[in-house]
Amino acid sequence: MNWDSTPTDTAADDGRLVGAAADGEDQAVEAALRPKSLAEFVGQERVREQLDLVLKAARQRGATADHVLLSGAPGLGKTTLSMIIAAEMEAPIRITSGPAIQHAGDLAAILSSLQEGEVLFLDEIHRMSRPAEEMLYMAMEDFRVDVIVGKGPGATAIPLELPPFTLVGATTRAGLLPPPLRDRFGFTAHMEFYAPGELERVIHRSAELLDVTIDASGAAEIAGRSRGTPRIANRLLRRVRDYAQVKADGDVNQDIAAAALKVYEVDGRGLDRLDRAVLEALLKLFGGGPVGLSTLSVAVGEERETVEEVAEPFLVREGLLARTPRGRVATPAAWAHLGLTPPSGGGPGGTGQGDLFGT
Ligand SMILES: Nc1ncnc2c1ncn2[C@@H]1O[C@H](COP(=O)(O)OP(=O)(O)OP(=O)(O)O)[C@@H](O)[C@H]1O
Repeated sequence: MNWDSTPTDTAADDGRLVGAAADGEDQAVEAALRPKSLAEFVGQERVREQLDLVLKAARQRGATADHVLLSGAPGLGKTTLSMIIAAEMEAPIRITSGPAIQHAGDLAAILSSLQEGEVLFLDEIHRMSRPAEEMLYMAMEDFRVDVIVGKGPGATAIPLELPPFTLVGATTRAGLLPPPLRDRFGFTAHMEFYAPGELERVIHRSAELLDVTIDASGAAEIAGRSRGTPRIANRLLRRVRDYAQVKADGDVNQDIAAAALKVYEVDGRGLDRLDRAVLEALLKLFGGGPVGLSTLSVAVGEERETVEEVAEPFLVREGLLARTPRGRVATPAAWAHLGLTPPSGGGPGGTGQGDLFGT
């Protein structure tokens, strides 16, 4: 395997225990926890079945597999799947990311050094520069690039033949990809958040690899707080393991997992301190809203972007908060989750407090 650069994430939630982006410790441990084959890859049944067909058919034909686009939130297994594709095709893999390719020349250098059948994993493909993207169109379709030599009127294009390769592109936002790029992928897979039962299987598998004894109730407790994301499940497992080792006999059960995650302020639904601060402000200070984002951010003492990009997406996904044209509104589930009673006759819009600073 060949890493051209470390894949980066745009997520601003680095350093959070429930953040979906990989931190330094994750990167060190993840290699050991990654499933190595499609059979070992937990969940995503449809994607697995479809990809299995694509790869088997290519192998039977003795051909290089079609280009694959993987879309989905961070931490759902896109990098892992790209490595599995290479392993199943018995091909080497080269890993790079969109932000690392700012010039067409950067891409030309990578493409021209690929071996026949090699898998090129391009993480955050939506963040590649435009000229590099245009070079990629031709490379994907014709296995050829035009390298421009010189500048201005004297510039000449030198065609360069490439060996057939498989591009695996990963993006958190398939909608941001220009259609000509999207259309050049032979197979597109959208990765969904994992169901609790699937995360339990991920946790049991990782616990075995980490030599941690965990029972079904302990795995279920961690799974319920992992926000549908294997990376978070693995990270919480490691923190629970620390707690079990220091405070008990090292084995993990429901009580140990719950006590450990209480220390780390990750609640039963996977909300952390920031998520809860936002909800509490919305409920306790603004009667459940609607309230503007700026007002809410001032109330919790955080930047607008932090509330909007780090806390809100999960709260919205969980059905705890709604973004409306009049401002942020708590749902009945939010009141229930914090054990609070909505103001009588209130509900959304109870206080009618608007946003002093605009939304
Ligand atoms: N289906 C799965 N079964 C078991 N483990 C998984 C699965 N999906 C992901 N994981 C584990 O979760 C961690 C994160 O996965 P991975 O790095 O592939 O996510 P990603 O989608 O590429 O994230 P990013 O977008 O941040 O690059 C890895 O340790 C991996 O082993």
